[in-house]
Amino acid sequence: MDEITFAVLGTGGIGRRALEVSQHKDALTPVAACDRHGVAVDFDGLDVDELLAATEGNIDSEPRSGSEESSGDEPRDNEVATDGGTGTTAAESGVKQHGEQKGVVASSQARPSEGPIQEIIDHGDRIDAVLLALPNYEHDFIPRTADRFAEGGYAGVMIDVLKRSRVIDMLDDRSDEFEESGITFICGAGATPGLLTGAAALAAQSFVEVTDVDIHWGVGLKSGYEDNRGTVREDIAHLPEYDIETARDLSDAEIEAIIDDHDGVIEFEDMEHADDVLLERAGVCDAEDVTVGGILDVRNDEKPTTTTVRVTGRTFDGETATNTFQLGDETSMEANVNGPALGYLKAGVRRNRAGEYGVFGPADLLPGF
Ligand SMILES: NC(=O)c1ccc[n+]([C@@H]2O[C@H](COP(=O)([O-])OP(=O)(O)OC[C@H]3O[C@@H](n4cnc5c(N)ncnc54)[C@H](O)[C@@H]3O)[C@@H](O)[C@H]2O)c1
Repeated sequence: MDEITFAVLGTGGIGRRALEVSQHKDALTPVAACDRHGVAVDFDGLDVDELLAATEGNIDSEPRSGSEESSGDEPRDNEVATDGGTGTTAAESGVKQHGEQKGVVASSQARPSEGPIQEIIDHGDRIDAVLLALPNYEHDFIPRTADRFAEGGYAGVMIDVLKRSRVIDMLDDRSDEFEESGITFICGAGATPGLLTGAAALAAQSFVEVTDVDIHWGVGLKSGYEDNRGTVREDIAHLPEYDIETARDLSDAEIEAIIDDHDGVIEFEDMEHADDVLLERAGVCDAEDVTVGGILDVRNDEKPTTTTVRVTGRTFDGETATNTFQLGDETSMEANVNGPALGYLKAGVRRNRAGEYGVFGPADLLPGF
C-alpha cells in the first residue's frame, strides 16, 4: 500500500498510544498531532519517540470547564481547562505532570496554538487520514469537528474511537455532506465499539438470523490509570447515577471517591455503546438485541474478566448456536483500541482512494449480509 500520512487530534491516553502503535504498522507516517493547547506538524514525519518522551506523564485530559461547545457555534479549539470545574490544578489533584507546558507543547516539535485543530485543517491537503482521539463530553463535538474539516475543504479519511450510540446518528446525518466533500468517515473504530463490533459481524456470518449479541469486556488499568483518566471519567458516565454532563463536572477527588466506593472495581451493565447501532446499520441484527457491559479494575493490571463476544443465531439448516470470540487476557485496552483504529484507518484509506465516501462503521468493512 502507498504511504499514508495521518494526523492525530488529541494526544491524551489514546492519541499518544496511537502514535506509538503506528510505528509498528506498515506505510503509516504521522505528520501532525495536536491537543487543546498546541500542535506539531512535520511532513517528513513526526519524531514519535521524542513526542512520547516529552509528554510522558504529562498529558492534558481534564474535561473542559464550560459547555460553550454545545451552544451550536463552531467548536472552540482552545478553552480553559480546569479540573472538573473545581479550579484545582492537575498538580494539586495529584495528576502526574512536569515541565512548564502541559500536553503536546512539552514536545520540541510542537508549539502553542490558539486554533490547533484549525491548523491541521489548513494542512488537510497533505493529510490522508485524521484520527480523532478527542473526548466525548459533548456528544456533538466529534460531528461538529468533522463539519469543520468538510467546510475547510478536507477530502480524506476521518476516523474516531467514540463509544456512544447516539453519535452515530449525528454522523449518519452528515453522510451527504461527507460524500460531496470526498470524506470517508469511519466511526466507532476503537475496541468496543470497533474491534469487538467487527468480531461480532464476522461471527454472525455462520447464521441466517442473529438473535443475540453479548459483549462483555474486562479492563485492568493499574499502570495505565494515570494516562487514561479521560476514559475512566467517560466510563463513570455510564453508571446509572451519572451521565455525560455530571461525569464531566466531577473533580478528580470525587472520581477517586467513586473508585474507592467500588474498591477499585467498577461494573457496568447495559452500556450505551455504539456496537448496537453499528451492527444494526450493517444488517447483522437489531440494535436492541445487542448488550454491552464490562468490568473496569483500576487497581490491577490483570483483567477482572476475559473480554468476550457471544453471537447467538440460527443457521440456514435450522441449528441454533453461539459463536464466541475472546481477547487474550494479556492484551491491554490501549492495544485493543489503537491496533484496530489504525487498521480500520488503513481500510478507510483504501476505500477513499477507490472513491468511496460517506459514513462507514467497523462492521461495514467486513463480510456483509
Ligand atoms: N472505542 C473504544 O474502545 C475506546 C476506548 C478507550 C477510549 N475511547 C475514547 O477515546 C477518547 C479519548 O480518550 P482519552 O483517554 O485519550 O482522553 P484524554 O482526555 O486522555 O485525551 C483527550 C485529548 O483531547 C484533547 N482535546 C480536548 N479538547 C480539544 C480541543 N478542543 N482541541 C484539540 N484537542 C482537544 C486533550 O487536550 C487531550 O489531549 C474518549 O472519547 C474515549 O471515550 C474509546
